[in-house]
Amino acid sequence: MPVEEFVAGWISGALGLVLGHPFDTVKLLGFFKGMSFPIASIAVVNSVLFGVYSNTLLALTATSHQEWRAQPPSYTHVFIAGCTGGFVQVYCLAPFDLIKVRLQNQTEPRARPGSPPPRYRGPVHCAVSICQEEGPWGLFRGAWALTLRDTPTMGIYFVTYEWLCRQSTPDDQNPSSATVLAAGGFAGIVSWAVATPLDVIKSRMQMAGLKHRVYRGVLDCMASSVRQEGLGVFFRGLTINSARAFPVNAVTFLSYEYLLRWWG
Ligand SMILES: CN(C)C(=N)NCCC[C@H](N)C(=O)O
Repeated sequence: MPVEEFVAGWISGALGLVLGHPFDTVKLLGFFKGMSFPIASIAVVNSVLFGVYSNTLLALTATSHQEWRAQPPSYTHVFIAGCTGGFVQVYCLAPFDLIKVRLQNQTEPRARPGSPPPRYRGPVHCAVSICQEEGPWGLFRGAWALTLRDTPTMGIYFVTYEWLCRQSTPDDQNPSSATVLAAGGFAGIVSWAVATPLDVIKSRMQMAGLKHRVYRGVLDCMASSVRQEGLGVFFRGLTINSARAFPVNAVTFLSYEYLLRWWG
């Protein structure tokens, strides 16, 4: 199994993360003060995503990434490989994402003077507390909603990227840097536009039992959120997700493509 895609995915995920840092700081306040936790989590998750995607495409088409420009894989194969990468990365992402959402949702009381100390003191304390209070499986709360969010979304992400690259590149040639940047950025925006409704639901399910009510499942969470807040609830965070998605994914794809070309 070629491993360079995993390494390129890790490095490109870390570079995208540095660019996304100001947006994540706005979104998450204290969570991303340091870089070590996000690098240990998001870059690793990106490595799994790109590594599984490339190796699935290799298994489906029997061609390696060096041959993809001369013998481009079909969009169906790209979609299946993207969905597979999305599905596998969910089970690495789920605990990190849960910790992120729990920490993000406890930032409000801290802003008020005289308010009680935060429930979780940081990412490690949060992980240990969840394990103690909810059992180790508690770390996977909301993983089903995350699976529904990321499996098709990652298929769409890679198909959008490939389609945009092929539209602006002559056959047999590698896309230019400008094309890779634009295609990566738009793939990020399209994927977040599709993912945002389920992202809202996923976050509510991860908070279930703490701040929000406990839901009977994804459909119950959707129905009760729409009943209480209207359809607009599905588009919460869409603007900031899209503004963050362009630079992060432009740089992620540019560094991924160039690392793989450089390694031959
Ligand atoms: C849930 N969605 C929409 C995605 N994961 N989309 C793919 C982009 C992944 C990238 N690491 C990012 O954070 O934008």
